[in-house]
Amino acid sequence: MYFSQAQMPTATSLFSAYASLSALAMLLRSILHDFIPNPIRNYIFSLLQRLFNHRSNTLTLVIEEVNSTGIGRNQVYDSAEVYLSTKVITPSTERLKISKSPKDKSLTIRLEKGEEIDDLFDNIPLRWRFLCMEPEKQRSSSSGNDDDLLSSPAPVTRYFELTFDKKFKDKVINSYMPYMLAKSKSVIDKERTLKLCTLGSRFSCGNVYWDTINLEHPSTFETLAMDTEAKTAIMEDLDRFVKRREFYRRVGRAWKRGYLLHGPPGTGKSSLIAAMANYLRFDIYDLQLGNLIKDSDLRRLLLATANRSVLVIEDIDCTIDIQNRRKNLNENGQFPNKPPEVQLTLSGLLNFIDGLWSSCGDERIIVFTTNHMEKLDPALLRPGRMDMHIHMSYLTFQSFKILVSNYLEFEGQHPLFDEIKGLFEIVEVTPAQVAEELMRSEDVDEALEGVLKLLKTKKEMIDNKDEIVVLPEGLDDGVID
Ligand SMILES: Nc1ncnc2c1ncn2[C@@H]1O[C@H](COP(=O)(O)OP(=O)(O)OP(=O)(O)O)[C@@H](O)[C@H]1O
Ligand SMILES: [Mg+2]
Repeated sequence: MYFSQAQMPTATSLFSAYASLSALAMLLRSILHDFIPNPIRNYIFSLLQRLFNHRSNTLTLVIEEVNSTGIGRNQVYDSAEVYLSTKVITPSTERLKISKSPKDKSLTIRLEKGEEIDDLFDNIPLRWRFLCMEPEKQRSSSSGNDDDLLSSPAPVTRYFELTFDKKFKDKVINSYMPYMLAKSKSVIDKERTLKLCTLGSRFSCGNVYWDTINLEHPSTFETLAMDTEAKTAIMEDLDRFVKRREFYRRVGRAWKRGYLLHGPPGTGKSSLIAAMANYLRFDIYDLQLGNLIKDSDLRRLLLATANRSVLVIEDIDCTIDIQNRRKNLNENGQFPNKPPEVQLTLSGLLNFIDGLWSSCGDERIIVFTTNHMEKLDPALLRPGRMDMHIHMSYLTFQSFKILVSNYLEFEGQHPLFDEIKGLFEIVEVTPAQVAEELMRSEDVDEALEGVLKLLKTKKEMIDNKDEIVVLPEGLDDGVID
């Protein structure tokens, strides 16, 4: 937004000018001292003084690694480190530190001691400098007492200096700093490996806990074959949600959003969840209700979920017989077909999700999926329960072209498209079925032939079904369904 490589030399040259000026001033001073008579020398000194005063128009912010209490890290320092790593390749940079831990996805690049970086924000030139104060220097700069040397060595003090013209103080503190913090947060979010948390169990001691692995699902909104308008609507809804911290606070609502995804198997419900998590950079908690017995377990697990996460409950209609449970209660108020210790209820789940749990955290997304909307407990469909109902439908020709582009890297027109388009209007086929066909060959013609064959077979099945005569009751029908 504010930075461009083309503008960088302006900041650099400004600071270089300061540096050359002060070096020149020093040189002139020593020449004057040796060769020029006193009155003239004084006059020239005062001129130089004014030049120096000009340099003192700069203000330097010192950003230490530890915060001012001496305990805990300074968030501004950590953010600056990340922020500057996005800017390191400038003509003046000579040394960089580079590292990577096994868990990191990419290389970490940091400034080396003494290195400087120039930045430009809204036409304000800024200079960053990374410095380390070694223990010996700290000691010699303190009392100089020998006793100090015997005490435990002081840790290295690392800090950044941010220098700019004093007149921009307010703008740098109120605009540049928040900008830098936000920018580094987005870099951290992008680099962070997402987590998929599933239920693990230690049944021997009766505990259920979250098991965590890296989420490496490649699904994104780009790869998702679905109606473009629906896709845009979901992305906009997510964008609005993450931006509305203040809104949720103002209206006194928990900062959460619920989505109900419904549609036949293989239409991309799970893929959409992964795409949402990848888009927002949120972790996923996959709550398999079938593995839970008690509401108390559920509460414990939900309280152990982190902010900025997606809580997923797949196949809410059948993961556990929690809906219509009241109907199944016997006269003693117990579940006749369930072990007596099973105490999980849909209302327990919904009340907890809507109430206390969601108000304990920030930026929570809850997603329920089902293949059978009609089987859902009305409590789930009640207005206000789930904020958005998303129907994942059979493939349309428009969405098919997204799959073709993803799987075959083919964007143009194809002679088979007309026939395929016609068939999409008649038959119902899931993205998963078509994706499987497209994976069979890298050759565009061959893969599309496969899809055409699949669609024709589906059409034949419909045609044959239409021809089936349902015989009157009592007669052996032999009808194929
Ligand atoms: N809309 C889609 N866009 C792109 N790929 C899709 C889509 N739908 C399904 N697929 C492909 O089919 C596979 C299965 O899809 P997915 O698991 O997302 O379906 P689902 O709706 O969750 O099915 P189920 O109801 O059985 O859980 C995915 O791995 C993906 O490769
Ligand atoms: Mg699924």
